[in-house]
Amino acid sequence: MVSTAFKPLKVAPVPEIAEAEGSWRSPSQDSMLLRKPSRFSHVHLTDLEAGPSTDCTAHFVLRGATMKAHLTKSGVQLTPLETRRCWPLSAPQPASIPFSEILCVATSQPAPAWRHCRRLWSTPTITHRLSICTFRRPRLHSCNWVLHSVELDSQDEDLVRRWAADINEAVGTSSKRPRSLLVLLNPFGGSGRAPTVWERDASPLLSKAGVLCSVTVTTRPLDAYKTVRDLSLQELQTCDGILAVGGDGMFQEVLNGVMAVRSCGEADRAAAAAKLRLGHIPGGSTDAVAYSLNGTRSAATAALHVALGDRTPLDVMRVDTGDGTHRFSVCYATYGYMGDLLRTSETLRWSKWLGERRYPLAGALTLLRGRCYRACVSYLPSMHSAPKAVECKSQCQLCATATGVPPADISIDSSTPSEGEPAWTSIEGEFKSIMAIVTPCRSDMSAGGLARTAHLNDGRLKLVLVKRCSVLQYLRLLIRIPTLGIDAEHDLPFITVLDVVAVAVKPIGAESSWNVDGELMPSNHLSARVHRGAVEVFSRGVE
Ligand SMILES: Nc1ncnc2c1ncn2[C@@H]1O[C@H](COP(=O)(O)OP(=O)(O)OP(=O)(O)O)[C@@H](O)[C@H]1O
Repeated sequence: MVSTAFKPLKVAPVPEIAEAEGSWRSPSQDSMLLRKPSRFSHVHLTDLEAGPSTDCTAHFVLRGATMKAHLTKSGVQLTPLETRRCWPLSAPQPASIPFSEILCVATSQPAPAWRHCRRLWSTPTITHRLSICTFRRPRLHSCNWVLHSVELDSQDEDLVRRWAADINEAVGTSSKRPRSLLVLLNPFGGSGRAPTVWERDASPLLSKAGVLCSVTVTTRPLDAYKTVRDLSLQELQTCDGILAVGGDGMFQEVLNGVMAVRSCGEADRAAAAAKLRLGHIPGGSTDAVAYSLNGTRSAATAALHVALGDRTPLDVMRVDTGDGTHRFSVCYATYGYMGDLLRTSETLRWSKWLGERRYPLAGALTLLRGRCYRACVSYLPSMHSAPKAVECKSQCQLCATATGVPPADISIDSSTPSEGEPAWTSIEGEFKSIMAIVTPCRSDMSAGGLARTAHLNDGRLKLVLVKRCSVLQYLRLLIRIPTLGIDAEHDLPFITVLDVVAVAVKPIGAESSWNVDGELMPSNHLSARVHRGAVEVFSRGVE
């Protein structure tokens, strides 16, 4: 079973983003860039990358105001030449549009309404428009990107064409953008809303960016898993990534399919699968994966991350159960309360009229039952705990510098601790709940996440042990989850939160059930281990 084909992931930072963010220059720097003769055409990316930007400055009209536009090596800078207010619109502000945030550019010939009036006394001038398709970050919820077009007008058709070609070339030569994707769509995801979400919010954006999508609609459970697992070498080599459209269940199926290829023993297929990036277009009833990756459940934002070619490594937890099977997860594995809740809600499934209401009902019944389970919990502590409770954000320093965790190139099938790792520690006792959480697990119920200080790529699991407590005490904990999460510093003595890399749980006596990403496990003897940055996803983390 040990995979020899598993290739270490090259966890590349995103230099273009860093460059883009710091790309705004002061006016003095701009004037230095203007020293060369005005010759902005034929700007090749090689020129742009080689030190100072080529001199490419032009004047355009944006919403009635004249703007000086400058093409630098990392994007387009716009500086208003006049500050007059063009009522009812506010005056355009200086702006910098990095190439890494440009979806595409297009040219057109708009027909402004005023042209008809002008015709009364003069021949109308034809305006040519350069539309730069990018996105805006709304002030109140900056993760929730909104598609936005910056429209620059000029009467010089040639100028508009050349700028469009130059920007397209700079954008198109970015190797990180996907060209072709395999899309797996669950037609029943989110009570049937997944197909609409795909057609309305995601697919148009990807076609705008010129990404070829081959869509497969699943017909039954595990269809997505099998489709990915059975991809041929040629199919794996010709696609740049796989998108799951639906809920978390769909993403986990795609993830498990990719992992199955990576440990199939065929070196070429495994190597091709290790290069694939995964994406989640949220269209399910819970979309914790997309929410944790992008900080929003917006499918358009998720599609923008895909189209722009964002990438971030993501920790994956391998869960081995006592019956010899295993699965991979990027969310959580829980035993006790959440296992009982899921089992109860499954038994309530027969009553169709309850629908989604069966979850809160099952939650209330499980809480009132107040059961605790004896178990022996063994864990392998992380060598260094996180310095303090910090949330995982875009370009997270903690993820970049995480130490004392297994490196990304460990075999995905290895579950024995490596040399130099700390020793296993065991605790035996009665637990109300045991949880191993990989990523923050954000959702509508808890926007900050179930585990707020869990990270996308720090190689650690949050092990939460809730010891025997009263129903009221447990209720107090449940009430805190939406606002504080489960791993906040707290005054609840019955909760212990540990940073670990592996955990094994052996039930003693009466048993609950393991709930891994909303699915019941066939065996209650379970071990889990995190694999740091084992897959790459289309995301740049929560901004
Ligand atoms: N065509 C299909 N018919 C029935 N089940 C499917 C189909 N395609 C996928 N599934 C299964 O449905 C499960 C749930 O799907 P998904 O996560 O996309 O939606 P969801 O609305 O979030 O679901 P839920 O909240 O009920 O888990 C997946 O784990 C998958 O196995």
